[in-house]
Amino acid sequence: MKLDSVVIVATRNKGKVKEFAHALAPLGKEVRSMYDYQGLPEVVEDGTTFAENALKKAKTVGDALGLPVLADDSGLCVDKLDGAPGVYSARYAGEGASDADNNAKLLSELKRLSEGEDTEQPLLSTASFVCSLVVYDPNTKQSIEAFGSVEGWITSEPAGDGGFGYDPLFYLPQFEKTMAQLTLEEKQAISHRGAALRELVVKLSNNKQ
Ligand SMILES: O=c1nc[nH]c2c1ncn2[C@H]1C[C@H](O)[C@@H](COP(=O)(O)OP(=O)(O)OP(=O)(O)O)O1
Ligand SMILES: [Mg+2]
Repeated sequence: MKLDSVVIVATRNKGKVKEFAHALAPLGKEVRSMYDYQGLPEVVEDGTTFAENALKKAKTVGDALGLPVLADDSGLCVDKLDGAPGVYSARYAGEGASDADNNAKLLSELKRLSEGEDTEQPLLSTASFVCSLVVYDPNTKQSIEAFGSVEGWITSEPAGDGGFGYDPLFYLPQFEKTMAQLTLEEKQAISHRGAALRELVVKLSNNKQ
């Protein structure tokens, strides 16, 4: 399996689309998303793992279009919350929740846990962003998977307006910045999505089918 010069990503997340377009442009690839096609089925993200949900997105959209499709299922795992919100990251504050709603819920959950501690720490917990990618070809039924993650801290002091989702709350000590304060290039170099995409490109180039 090989990626076509037009890469269809089974997503409705414009932040992801921007990151994939930026990362794949140097490989001469143009990115399309679910916004570019009419009448696509909705994907029910009821898997228990990121990989399961990514495969479900790629299969649902790939089968509907009859073309190979890339999908991304990703999220934030917070250590003090035993890995939550995890696969529920997009709907942490409820179905249809906005990024702002989810960020507010995350801070309130973490602040509740540290209530009673005498010193107020801006860094509330260690955490990781994780990303599962799947390319699925409906013609051969073949799929290829890749995974990436990045470690950081949840900060009670949101900063930056780049990126999307939980980026303003995800603090990277090595940069002394949040993920939302990085440029697209910097984020791609260290992020879960960047790492997963690099692994996927290697797997695809080694794949002879
Ligand atoms: O780089 C990231 N920077 C910040 N936040 C992020 C990132 N990557 C995932 N996240 C958060 C956003 C959302 O709350 C959840 C993904 O959920 P996820 O279902 O994979 O994506 P989604 O529903 O936004 O779009 P779609 O399913 O159409 O691809 O994790
Ligand atoms: Mg989703």
